[in-house]
Amino acid sequence: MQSGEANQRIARISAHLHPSNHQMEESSILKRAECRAKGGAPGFKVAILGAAGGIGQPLSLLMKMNPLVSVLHLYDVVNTPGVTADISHMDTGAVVKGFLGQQQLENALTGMDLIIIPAGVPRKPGMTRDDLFKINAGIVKILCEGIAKCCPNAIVNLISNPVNSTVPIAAEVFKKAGTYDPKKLLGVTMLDVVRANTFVAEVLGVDPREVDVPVVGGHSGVTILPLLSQVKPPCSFTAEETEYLTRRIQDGGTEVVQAKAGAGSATLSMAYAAVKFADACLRGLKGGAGIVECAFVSSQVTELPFFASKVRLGRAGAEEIYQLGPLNEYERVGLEKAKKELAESIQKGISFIRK
Ligand SMILES: NC(=O)C1=CN([C@@H]2O[C@H](COP(=O)(O)OP(=O)(O)OC[C@H]3O[C@@H](n4cnc5c(N)ncnc54)[C@H](O)[C@@H]3O)[C@@H](O)[C@H]2O)C=CC1
Ligand SMILES: O=C([O-])CC(=O)C(=O)O
Repeated sequence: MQSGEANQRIARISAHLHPSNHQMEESSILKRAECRAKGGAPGFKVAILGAAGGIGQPLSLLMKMNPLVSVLHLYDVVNTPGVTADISHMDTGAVVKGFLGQQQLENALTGMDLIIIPAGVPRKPGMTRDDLFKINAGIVKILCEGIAKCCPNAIVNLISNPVNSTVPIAAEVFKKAGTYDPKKLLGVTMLDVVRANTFVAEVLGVDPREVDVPVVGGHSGVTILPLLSQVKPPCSFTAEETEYLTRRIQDGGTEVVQAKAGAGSATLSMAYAAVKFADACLRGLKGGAGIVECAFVSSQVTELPFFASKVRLGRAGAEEIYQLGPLNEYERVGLEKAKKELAESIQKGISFIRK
């Protein structure tokens, strides 16, 4: 290689690695990336808010691998340059861009089709999800104000706990801004379903991929209500098995919090569950038929304004919300307990914005 040509190549690589010294060259690299996003493979634009966190990083990695995603925006208040540089080296189709700090929130959100929110603090042993309200309520409020302003038509997948309160907070923020579309706001309860499928499969001695357990109610303690009488393929459980499975599914989060012993809560299984759910939302947006998953949504299934149940995902978001179906006595008792706690958590979220 001619030494001049070699020097040019090195200069180009160095410009990419040290952009502050080479603003012009960096901007041409970014322009190329944007061209690819605009003119390249069709796909959806997805933003992850809280992308540098325990859930955010593996979630970003998995969304970069999703062929339905053409543009991936990674937003956080810390560490997004490193996470973005790292993930952007993956040879998959999505073009990745990082955004750091609140002054870049609007750019991160503008033009997005789907927003996934794992921003906020996780539990430590001895805490309930509700103990996170104090910090996470404010974080979710700020992020949702940005969404209302910059991408009011986007579908929102809300992961930040306590989901039973953060979803009502988001709804109130959107109502205040005049942008609320209840079909497009979905609290992510997929990890409860993922756990239920796994634990039920263990008891049945089958492959978890063959099992489908509806989990309704909410995402905390007794509000997590697995409907074991509706497991597919049809099967039955003894009273002991029902009690064991229900408790284990309800306490799944705490099981991980205790095992991590102060280092946080579920991140890897949550990233998996979040991607499973986001992928279902994107397939729905694309016009796919018969896509049904559980989520915590605005609902008329019970007397509560929000409830997790099976929803059909389509171009408009949660286009249909299914009734609970026949419950057995154990589940009817569980439902009453769940509703009592849920009512309080929902009201707490609503009051946070209306106060
Ligand atoms: N819905 C569910 O099933 C589950 C929900 N969670 C919840 O997800 C949340 C995140 O958990 P982890 O990722 O483990 O926590 P983490 O602390 O590892 O990461 C959270 C990230 O959010 C970022 N962040 C904080 N304030 C922000 C703001 N204003 N804007 C943008 N980003 C901000 C932090 O900088 C951090 O990178 C927690 O609230 C946790 O309880 C966790 C597991 C399951
Ligand atoms: O338990 C926690 O705090 C995190 C969470 O929501 C879960 O793992 O289901």
